[in-house]
Amino acid sequence: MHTNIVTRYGSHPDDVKNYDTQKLRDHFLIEDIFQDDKITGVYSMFDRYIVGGIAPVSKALELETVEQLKAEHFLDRRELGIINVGGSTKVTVDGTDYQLGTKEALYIGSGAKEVVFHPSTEGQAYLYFNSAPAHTSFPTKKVGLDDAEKVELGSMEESNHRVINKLIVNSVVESCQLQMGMTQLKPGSVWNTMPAHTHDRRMEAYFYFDLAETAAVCHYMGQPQETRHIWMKNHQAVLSPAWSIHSGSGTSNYTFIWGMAGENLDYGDMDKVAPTDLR
Ligand SMILES: O=C[C@H](O)[C@@H](O)CC(=O)C(=O)O
Ligand SMILES: [Zn+2]
Repeated sequence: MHTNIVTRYGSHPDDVKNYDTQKLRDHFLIEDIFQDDKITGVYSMFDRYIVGGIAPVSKALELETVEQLKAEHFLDRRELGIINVGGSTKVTVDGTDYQLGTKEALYIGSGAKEVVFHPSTEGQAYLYFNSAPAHTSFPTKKVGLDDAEKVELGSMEESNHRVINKLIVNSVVESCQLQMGMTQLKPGSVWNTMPAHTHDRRMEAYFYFDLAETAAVCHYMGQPQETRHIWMKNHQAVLSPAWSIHSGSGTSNYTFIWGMAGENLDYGDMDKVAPTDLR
């Protein structure tokens, strides 16, 4: 077995008010997402979302089923979204090869049986993945950055100038619940998702990358009038329950991947919070 997926239960916002730094990190932060020749991650009880990393170095890694699923194959009742944050690599789905360059995505529909992740021929392959329960099977599809629906938001003056690349969204690829994309901050801009928002219909997970060794992102979570923060480094992910804002400010610019699942596939379904209303 090269796969290790650990279970995390949901948290009530009234309970989270009493979490200290370590407890907050234990429940929401995912620190070591890429481990050599391993598939690791978290099975969250927030919408049964799985967040993880795949790091093939010396051998190809097959997507194994895990105990939590009680299914013969990982994707028997699930869909999978992958974004490559490392060197170019190849993913084989039931015998078909998909070449994934850096920052390219692959959607794999439920029912796929044999999924194999290959090492990169030009560096290290780091495949970040999210998975959600699926009620039907949609076709597997590669989504490059050119295929993304792009939205430019913010401004240099507000330190939040960024481009949102919607990769796995219903205008680009059919999915049951899963939505994923990648937001790139312009040099000099440090704030993501400000003004912040919640969306009670969906949970979300963020994964920060393109950060220098010495840089950090302060990630904000919690109910809008009861916020907390988690200091994060490169290649770390964080869970955001439906009741929580999810926003960050970095010591430099960075890129991050967002992924969501829940009640609808409406990216714009957000309840925005004015910065002056946050507590
Ligand atoms: O629900 C949507 C997600 O939180 C992100 O797409 C927000 C984001 O990338 C940003 O504003 O920078
Ligand atoms: Zn959101």
